[in-house]
Amino acid sequence: MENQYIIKGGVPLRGEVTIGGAKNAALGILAAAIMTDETVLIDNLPDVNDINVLLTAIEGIGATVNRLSPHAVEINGSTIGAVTIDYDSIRKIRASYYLLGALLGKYQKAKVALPGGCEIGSRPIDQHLKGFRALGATVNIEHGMIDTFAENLVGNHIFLDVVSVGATINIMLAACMADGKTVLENAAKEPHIVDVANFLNSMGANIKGAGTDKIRITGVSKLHASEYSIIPDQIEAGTFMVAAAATRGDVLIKNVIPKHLEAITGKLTEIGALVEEFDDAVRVSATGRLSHTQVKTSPYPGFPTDMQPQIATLLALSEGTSTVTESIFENRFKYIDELSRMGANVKVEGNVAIIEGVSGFTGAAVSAPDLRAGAALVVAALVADGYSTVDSIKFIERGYECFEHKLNQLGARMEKVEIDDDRAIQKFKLKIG
Ligand SMILES: CC(=O)N[C@H]1[C@@H](OP(=O)(O)OP(=O)(O)OC[C@H]2O[C@@H](n3ccc(=O)[nH]c3=O)[C@H](O)[C@@H]2O)O[C@H](CO)[C@@H](O)[C@@H]1O
Ligand SMILES: C=C(OP(=O)(O)O)C(=O)O
Repeated sequence: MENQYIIKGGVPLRGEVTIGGAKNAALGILAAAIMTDETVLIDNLPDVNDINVLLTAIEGIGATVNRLSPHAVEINGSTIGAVTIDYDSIRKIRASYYLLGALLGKYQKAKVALPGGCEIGSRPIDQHLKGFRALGATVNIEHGMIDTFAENLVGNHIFLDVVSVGATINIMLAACMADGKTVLENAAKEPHIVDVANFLNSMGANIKGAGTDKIRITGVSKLHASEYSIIPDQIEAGTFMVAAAATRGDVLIKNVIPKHLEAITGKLTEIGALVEEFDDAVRVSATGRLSHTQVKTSPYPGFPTDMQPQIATLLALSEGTSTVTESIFENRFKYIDELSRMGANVKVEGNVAIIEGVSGFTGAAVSAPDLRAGAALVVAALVADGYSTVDSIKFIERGYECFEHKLNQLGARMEKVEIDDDRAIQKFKLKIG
């Protein structure tokens, strides 16, 4: 049975919220964890659907997965008996492609279904495959499966034609046990790339320069046990920052690395929100109407595409004309029609959303087209006058842990109910008044 959120908007969010581990770092780290035959302990794991799907796939090829708690897991890759991962087990997630790099690096062979994930653009993986081939692997795509194998992986000089998070991590995975040195140029610099590299290094890999556009990897013959804690999720944090500003609230967002949030902090400050930075927390507050600005998504340290729908929603409530340019994924404005149904005034021309700010939204029934757009629609509903429902929350649950619980603790009025469960909706309305 599918679920939806019912939300009554109009309450400024206030209080404290603790951010979980980064989904997109965790996905790379879990794949990396199978590369040793010793036991790896991973902590600060987000308890979200993408992680659970990947862990099930890892278990499916025979690795021993011991979930110590919702946020900690032990993995032992010595029991792996297969290198094939079919479509059914990973079709819901994008990051299944990291199992290609990890299995190829460890066993010199892997067969993994082409990835799923959010439909936000065409999402080719040519740069991943170019990297594998440069390391000496043969890669064939047949019947929806990527089949790759090598006699021997050998380090090489690889220049990415496109700055790609996924290709950067995948090539690091495949190269860290290859013979000799790999130099990866035009690499992505996102915090989760540094986190995956740090984790691999904690297992004995030799990776230098992660976080810059030139990563040097010297292959090692074996990786070993490690205990590792994943960095905080920059996008979950950014989403709460935007929600605090949009509802004109005051929220202390704890367990973050403020440096990773600079692009978001910069834009919020520019439009008139107050952002205070602490060692491992940020406090966001806003009073009165915020003002317009221009946002263009770009690879880190630029403004993250995974925050584009949330910031656009905030700008749709801010004074004046704003523009939001999406330069990473061509199909990431699907939520605009839904936002318009709540009263937003936005026109999309190519990859630019032209936003005429309105003074408020009205509650409506909307549907999440993808993960971050879904989160943005929840933010819109938190601001809107009256009741909203947000459907297709399976997308939101891919990446946000206990979203309704965390928001309710900040004063939101929100519940997860079965779709079309009119009695539950009536009960919620009676409770809220
Ligand atoms: C699981 C995960 O971590 N997902 C994130 C990852 O996705 P993902 O790793 O898929 O995104 P990439 O950084 O690879 O994509 C960036 C751009 O490069 C293009 N491209 C990518 C690979 C390739 O081989 N060829 C190619 O042309 C893509 O179409 C896109 O235009 O980074 C994106 C950009 O920050 C985020 O939105 C996603 O949340
Ligand atoms: C788009 C995202 O995820 P994926 O790349 O897994 O679809 C995201 O995390 O916002």
